[in-house]
Amino acid sequence: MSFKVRQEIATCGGKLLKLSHFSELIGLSMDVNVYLPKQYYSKDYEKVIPTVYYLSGLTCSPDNASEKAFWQFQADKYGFGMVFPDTSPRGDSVPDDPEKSWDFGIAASFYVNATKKPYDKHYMMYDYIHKELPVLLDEHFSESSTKKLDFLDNVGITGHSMGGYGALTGFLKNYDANRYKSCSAFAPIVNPSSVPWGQKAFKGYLSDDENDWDKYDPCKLIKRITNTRNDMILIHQGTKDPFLKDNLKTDLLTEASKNTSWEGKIDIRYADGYDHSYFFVSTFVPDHARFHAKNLGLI
Ligand SMILES: N[C@@H](CCC(=O)N[C@@H](CSC=O)C(=O)NCC(=O)O)C(=O)O
Repeated sequence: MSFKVRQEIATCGGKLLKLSHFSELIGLSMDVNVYLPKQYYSKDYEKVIPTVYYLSGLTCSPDNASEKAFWQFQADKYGFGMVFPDTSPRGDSVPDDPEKSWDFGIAASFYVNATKKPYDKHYMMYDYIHKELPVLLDEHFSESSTKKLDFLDNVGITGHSMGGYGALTGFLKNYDANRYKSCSAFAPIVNPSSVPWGQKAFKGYLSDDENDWDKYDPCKLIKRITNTRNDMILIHQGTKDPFLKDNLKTDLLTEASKNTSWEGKIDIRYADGYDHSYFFVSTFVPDHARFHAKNLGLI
């Protein structure tokens, strides 16, 4: 399986590759951005380079975070690569929101495997993000490079808003398999089953039966997945985020973690005066980069 390089951009000390590839699971071509840090281009650097997956929020393409989060400086500082996947399938054949709103459909997949028609044809984003894409990247970079990038084992996951929710869900659902060594989130939707964005998404992609939603809900997942490795999860949340009260409801995760193995293990830092934008995300990227670098054995 080959990736088409649409653009190769020198930035910071490394390169941002804008790639496209065919996804068997999605049934369409998908875009993904990959940042190769400066260590990748250094002939003296012999360590395997771990990667951090960044899942973006509603309305985003792989470019939003690539351009506005400033991860690249941090990736160079610690020596990890970054993967910025897309937020949904795209194209004329992809069903969108019948209400034409930005919180469902194209660029709003909620990173689930849709089971409801017509979304079940292309919206297989959970398996795409956590299974197909990492394997394809691993194959591609093993074939095309002598440097070893690790897309499969020593990897972290993070994300913003819908993507923060996607990171928490992916980390927890794959916890027993030790798939991700590190997880953080920026202003995540923590309890989608109880908020308008999540309810609309789950009704649309999954079913009207709320029991079907639990497997994609971080507040439900932490109750049934045991934190066997004494892991911490890092979360930043702006206090002036306009979505906090109705859709993010960060406190519900602390509440849900009580009397579970995650109690005291979810480090939620409320950032006074910050909103939901990439001004907020980029401010706290250095803290998250350090957190991932530590968990990935880079410091
Ligand atoms: N277009 C909307 C605002 C949508 C928005 O704020 N999207 C966020 C993620 S929200 C949760 O998933 C985002 O990351 N936007 C992209 C960006 O570059 O800022 C509106 O008009 O209100």
